[in-house]
Amino acid sequence: MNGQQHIAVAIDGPAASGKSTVAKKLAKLLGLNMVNTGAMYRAVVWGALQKNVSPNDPAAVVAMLSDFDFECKINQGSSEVWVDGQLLESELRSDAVNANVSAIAAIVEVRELLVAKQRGLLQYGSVIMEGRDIGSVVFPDTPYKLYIDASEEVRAARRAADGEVDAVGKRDAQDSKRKVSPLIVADGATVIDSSEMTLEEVIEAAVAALTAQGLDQSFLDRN
Ligand SMILES: Nc1ncnc2c1ncn2[C@@H]1O[C@H](COP(=O)(O)OP(=O)(O)O)[C@@H](O)[C@H]1O
Ligand SMILES: Nc1ccn([C@@H]2O[C@H](COP(=O)(O)OP(=O)(O)O)[C@@H](O)[C@H]2O)c(=O)n1
Repeated sequence: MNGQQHIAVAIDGPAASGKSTVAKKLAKLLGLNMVNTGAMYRAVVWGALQKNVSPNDPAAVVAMLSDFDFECKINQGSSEVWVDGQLLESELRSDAVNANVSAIAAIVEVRELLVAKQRGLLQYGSVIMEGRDIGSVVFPDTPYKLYIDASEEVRAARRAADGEVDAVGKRDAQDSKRKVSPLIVADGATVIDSSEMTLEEVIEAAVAALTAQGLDQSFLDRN
């Protein structure tokens, strides 16, 4: 439990595998705060594009960070990201953000800033946090780790059904090949391949995996 009384449940996996949908349902079921870390990387891209800073120019992005007005808070059980005093929601899912987020997420200084903020959110209560490096880097010591997967075809179809232009295969390749915090199955994580599963089946498998990992029955008894 990272030496603290609050627990962290880590969910990692590639784009559109179902991480945020599963995390939201589990957060309700287990009474945990839900944190979407992808939104934090997306917010840095949004901020850069607003300021005409190229996400592909690491030196310019790092310079921007020195006075970047960025906040991540928990509101009613879910994480919110604010840049320059503005709450960001649908802005984070634009085609321009989708196309540039993997480049910004490969910058070490961006990751250091965001990982520190992610760890800090544990002070407000137990969390279920989803992203790419939660079980491997953010909370490597938590016993509660899931890796939600699905075939590239299924994931591309899910994203298209959401009406988004998003090259999931390209983004995954970039996220898996980068030198810093690449997408991997963290030590101790249980892999759930959701390609052929309904959401209900994924939730059932996730609860079974967390129970096997030792999740306290009191979390499961809450609802
Ligand atoms: N097991 C599943 N079966 C069918 N559709 C799913 C399943 N899991 C997620 N989805 C759908 O796929 C889309 C992408 O899921 P999302 O949770 O946003 O993925 P991620 O957070 O991994 O990018 C959403 O429209 C979601 O409703
Ligand atoms: N913990 C995380 C979360 C996201 N990311 C980056 O942020 C991008 C967007 O993440 P996301 O979770 O919003 O993406 P989707 O899975 O929703 O498509 C990813 O493609 C990664 O490049 C990361 O590097 N580390």
